[in-house]
Order: sequence, then C-alpha cells, then structure tokens
Amino acid sequence: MVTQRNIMDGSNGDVADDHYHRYLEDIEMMHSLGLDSYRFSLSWSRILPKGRFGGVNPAGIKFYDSLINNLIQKGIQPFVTINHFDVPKELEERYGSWLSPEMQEDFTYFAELCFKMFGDRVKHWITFNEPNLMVKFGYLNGKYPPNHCSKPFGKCASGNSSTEPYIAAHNILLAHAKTVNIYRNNYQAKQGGSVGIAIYMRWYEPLRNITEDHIAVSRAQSFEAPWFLDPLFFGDYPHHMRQILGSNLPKFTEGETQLLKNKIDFIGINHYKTLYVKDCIFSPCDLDTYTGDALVSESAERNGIPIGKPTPVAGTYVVPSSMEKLVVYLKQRYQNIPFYVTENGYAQIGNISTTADELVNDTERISYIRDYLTYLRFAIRKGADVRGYFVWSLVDNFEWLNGYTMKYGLCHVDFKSLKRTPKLSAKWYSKFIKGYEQIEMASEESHKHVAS
Ligand SMILES: O=C(/C=C/c1ccc(O)cc1)O[C@@H]1O[C@H](CO)[C@@H](O)[C@H](O)[C@H]1O
Repeated sequence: MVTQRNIMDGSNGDVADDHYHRYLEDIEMMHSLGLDSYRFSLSWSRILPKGRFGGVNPAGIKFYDSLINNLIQKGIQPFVTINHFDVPKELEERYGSWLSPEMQEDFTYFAELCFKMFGDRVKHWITFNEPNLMVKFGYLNGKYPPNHCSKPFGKCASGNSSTEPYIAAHNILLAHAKTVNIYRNNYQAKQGGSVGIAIYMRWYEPLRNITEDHIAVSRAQSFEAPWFLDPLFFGDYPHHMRQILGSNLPKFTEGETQLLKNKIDFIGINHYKTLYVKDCIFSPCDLDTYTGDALVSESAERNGIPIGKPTPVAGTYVVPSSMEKLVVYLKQRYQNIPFYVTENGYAQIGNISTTADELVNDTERISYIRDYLTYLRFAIRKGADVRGYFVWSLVDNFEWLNGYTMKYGLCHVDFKSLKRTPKLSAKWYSKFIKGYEQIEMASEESHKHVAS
C-alpha cells in the first residue's frame, strides 16, 4: 500500500490503468493506431521484490515476457526503461538507496538480470528515466520519495539539499556506466542492442538581453542535461557545476573518469517545458526549488507576456521552436550521437467525474504535437541524427503527485470502468504516422524557423 498524503486527489497507483491485466487490449490498440514502437518501464520490485537480497518473482518475469512477445508479434519494438523512479523498499531501508554507493551493485544486478531475461528480444534499453528530475525531487525539494530536503529548498524531516542530490546522481552515473560495461562486454555482441538514458530537459531563454542572463541560461542548461550527459561522454561534470557547487559536488577518481567516458549509445530527451531564466549571482532573486541550485531564477513571463500559449498545466506553455533548439544544442555538444525524443506531450486537467466527451475532443493536443514535430523536422534538416519520437502518453495515466487529474493520453481512460477511448489526437496521430496527414505549421509563429 501507498501513503496517500502527497497525492493531489488522494488516489494511488495500485490499479492505475491496469495495463498489467489489459496489455493485450492495449497492444491491439497500438497496432490499430499504427505505432511501431512502445516505450515502457520495468518495475524493479515486481521483478526483484527485495532487490539482490531476495529471489526473482516469476510472475513479474512472465508478465514482461508476454508483453514483449506480444508487442513483437504485432511488429511493435519494445523500448525498455529499466528504472523509472521506483526502488525496492528493502534498498531504501538498508542503506538509503541512491545515497549509498552500494546501490551501484544493486542496479547492475537488476539490469543484468533484465539483459539475461529479455535481451534476446529487446534492442533498445534505457537505463534510467529522468534521473536528473528524480534526484532533484527526491533530495533537493523533497517532493518525491524518499522526501529528503533542507532549507531553503523545502521542509523535510531529514536530508541535505546542498549535497544529497549530487551524491545520488553520482551513484546513478556510476551504476549506468557499469551497466553499459556489462552489456557491452557480455551481451551486446550476441544481442545486438544499444543502451541509452532518458533525461528531463527544458529549454531556457534569457529573461533580459544582458550577458548575465545569457550566462544564466547556459548555467541552467549545464545543471540539467549535461549534469548527466557530460560525465557519460567526457568523464566529468560541466565546469559550471564545479564552479558553483565546489566540494558539494563529488569527484570522480581517474579510474571512474575512464569508466564513465563514452558510455551512451543514444540520448533520449523528455521535453515539455520552456522558461525564462535570470541571473542570481549579480541580481537579487528568490531561488526556486528546481533551478535554484544553478543560481538562476525562472519565470514564464517577460514584461507580463507569457513565453507561449498557456496549457492547462500551470507553468507550462507551448513553445514548439524549443524542440529544434534543444536538439541542435545536443547535436553540437555531443557529436551528433543518435537522438530520440523519449517523451513529449500535452496534458489536460480533469477530475474523476470529467466526462469522456469533454476530453476526447482534444484539438489543442493535435496542434501541440504537430507543431513540436514540425520543429523536430527542422532539426533533422540541420543534420541532427533523430531516430524516433514518442508521445507521452498512449493512455491517460496515474500522473504521480497529480494522481488521475492530469491527463496526457492520446486515448482517454475512464478510471471507473478502465475503458479506453481514442481521442481526436489518437486519430490524427495515427493518420500522421501512416502518412495520410502532413505536419504543416499551424501559425505564423512557427515560420520563425530558428537560425543556428
Ligand atoms: O517530466 C516529468 C515530471 C515533471 C514534473 C513533475 C512535477 C513537478 O512539480 C514538475 C515537473 O515526468 C515525466 O513526464 C511525464 C509527465 O509528467 C510523467 O508521467 C513521466 O513518468 C515522466 O517520465
């Protein structure tokens, strides 16, 4: 059972979409929409209820085996995320999970089991989903389990916001690198797959056209994707992080640097949001609890004008041109390594009684996806090695702290009957991927194709 104190609608994820029992129906739906790949995440404790300190749960293996086999049978590639925020309770209780270097051993044990069990059929592995967001929410602002933080970043029973996020990240990075070593040494030749990571990445624009804010943008960027990607390419953290965090940022030994270098086959990015940032080194600011550690302050408006069209989610605006900018940024920084948009999507807000009729008519979601794809195409024209795009999400889901109130699905889910109904966006997307629908730019706005 789950403690319910943090979930907005008092709900929990015990049943959620019940994909566990309805996966055949869901695969049928993916197939009829014409999807050619499905990104899903494994539950660590479903496979290893006590981590490496206990046995394998055969029902867990059987479920994922059947899911994978049925996807492949329908011509849908499984894109498998090994860890998506959840950790077996045993590991939290034994040594505080990611705060302990022991956890590197736990993760490689789990990942290797996945390669052994599923690697004959899975060709695309993602070690971690949004580890950067996970450690900031778990240890900087304390909103997600294990709810650690300290002032001024939040009020928590325990924690240290100045050190713990970076310690957890350090252990995750080393766990990733060791996992990739294991895959490359023992599985890749035979199984022929590749291993990447999915990073949460916003796009930032300077609030004011002054040098300090341009530097603030590059600092905010460094503290987000390069925090994890620089070590896995070059063997160390971005210099901005070292400058600001000093000895609070752990150091890699020479051996660890060598271990880390060149440890991703592709970059996955989850992208939803664009914000302005302003400098907080030379200007007084209220530091916020996500970007504050980079000594910047974020906002969605400049002189009272929002950065894009508002969405139903507070603080989230539609800025499709950011898609091109972030792909070009990553292409330049990381030698045009293969790239996937592992998540991009649009949320509606509803409560448990909002009717399907109100929600299936989601023309805003169609515009959103079409316009973001338009700018992804611009990045491809500039030579970016874009290999794929995943909409978040196929179905409305249990949306973490927002419970069932925030709805990302191409398909509506009635959380009483669990019935799935394709929204207009599902129909549009299906036509688009089948080649019957063009992505035309919606507005004048989108013609302002960004120069690189
Ligand atoms: O990107 C996020 C979450 C960001 C956030 C949360 C809470 C805040 O207060 C601010 C940001 O998760 C990704 O985006 C999706 C849609 O959210 C989630 O459902 C996915 O599980 C996750 O990979």
